[in-house]
Amino acid sequence: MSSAVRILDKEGKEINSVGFQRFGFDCEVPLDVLRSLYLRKHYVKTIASSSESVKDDEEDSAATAYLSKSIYHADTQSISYTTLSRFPPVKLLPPSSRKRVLVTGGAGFVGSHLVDRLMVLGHEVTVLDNFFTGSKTTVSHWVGHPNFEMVRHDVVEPFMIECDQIYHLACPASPPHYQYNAVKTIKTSFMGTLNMLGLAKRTKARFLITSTSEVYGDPEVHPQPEDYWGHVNPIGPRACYDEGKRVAETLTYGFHRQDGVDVRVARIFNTYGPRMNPFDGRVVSNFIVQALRGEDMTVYGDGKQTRSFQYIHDLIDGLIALMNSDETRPVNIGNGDEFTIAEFAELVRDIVEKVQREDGAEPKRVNIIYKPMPTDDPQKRRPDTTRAKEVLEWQPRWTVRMGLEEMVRYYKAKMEEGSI
Ligand SMILES: O=c1ccn([C@@H]2O[C@H](COP(=O)(O)OP(=O)(O)O[C@H]3OC[C@@H](O)[C@H](O)[C@H]3O)[C@@H](O)[C@H]2O)c(=O)[nH]1
Repeated sequence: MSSAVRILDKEGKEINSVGFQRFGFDCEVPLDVLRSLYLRKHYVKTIASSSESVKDDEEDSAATAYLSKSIYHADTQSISYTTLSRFPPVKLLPPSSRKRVLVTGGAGFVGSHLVDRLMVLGHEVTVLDNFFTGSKTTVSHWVGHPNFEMVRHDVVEPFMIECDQIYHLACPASPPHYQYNAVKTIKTSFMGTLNMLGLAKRTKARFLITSTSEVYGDPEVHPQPEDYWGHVNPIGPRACYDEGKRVAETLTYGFHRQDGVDVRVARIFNTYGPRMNPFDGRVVSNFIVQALRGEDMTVYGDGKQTRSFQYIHDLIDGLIALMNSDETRPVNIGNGDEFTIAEFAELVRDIVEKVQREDGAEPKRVNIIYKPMPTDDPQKRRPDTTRAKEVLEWQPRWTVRMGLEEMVRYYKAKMEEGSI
């Protein structure tokens, strides 16, 4: 994506960097640095015939010099991976401000963006992931870096390490994925959180769990503040996730009260952005992929149910602010811009057409079709973010439109190179 594309925030101001200095922790990073990690081409070079030789470093521009290279051989449809030549630059921090951070689920969509930010900021990061829904390619640009370690591990089993902060993200999060094996999902939420809290207790690390807006179930209060207890069907198909996260929160406060573990609880509302698995069945990825392919866009139910969508960088800002704050109560992290799913389908279709036109193609208008509503699908959802504003001085900056444009460009580039 060209850096000429300007991103404007909700007040019309240009966004050049994400993050901020807060609670003594500086998490500001230029947007272009992050973009170079997720909008880079997966295949740096494509050679038409395997007999052609590939010239190496002298061909590299400054922007791609430190990126991993994969050479795509179109004739044999094969790909050769080479090792990294140089890593993206990271801040040089004195040991007193360098943190040892464990990120469970660090190879997932949210985890990988958190890892990018923490790495660029100069911290030492260990990723734990079982790669059930995460993928090694999301963080492969850091493999081999002295500040980085990736461990294939399932949090259902105990894990020991010395660390200062634990971001506990590990759990499938898309409805088709978490319902695929309901018992495993609830086991991950319960035992995974128990193991990580045990680790936090032993190491005295600060522990942040990413909980979810799904703890509010199909809410009877709108928008949802943190002190709303929720309306969850304990035996429905979504219960493995909703109740799993609810018991994970209960465990977290149990360790906090009983053992003095220093805890943070983020309740994340619907989030989207680059690296979201295009096949995970969620509405944003489904709609964009369908529109880009010229297929029908599938709205479930009558499309009157609502969701409020936040862009990934806003979420990462919120998670880092919460981790470094003193707030131990749950905090909603989400964007209040609420859409019906039918409206959202039209918005995504418009944006896909706009991007196609900007790239010189004549878009084909796709149809919006209606499919049955999944069981227990919440009818409405919007975060009340008063607490985040008061205690973290955090509010989302990205408009849904700006974030969607960037995500459409990301999926479009991936499709063109054949990696999705
Ligand atoms: O192709 C689709 C996919 C989904 N939908 C609808 O769009 C809405 C949003 O669905 P998603 O699957 O993206 O996400 P949901 O809001 O149902 O669940 C999410 O909630 C918050 C997070 O914690 C979780 O990541 C996830 O469980 C739902 O009403 C769903 O029925 C469609 O209309 N069409």
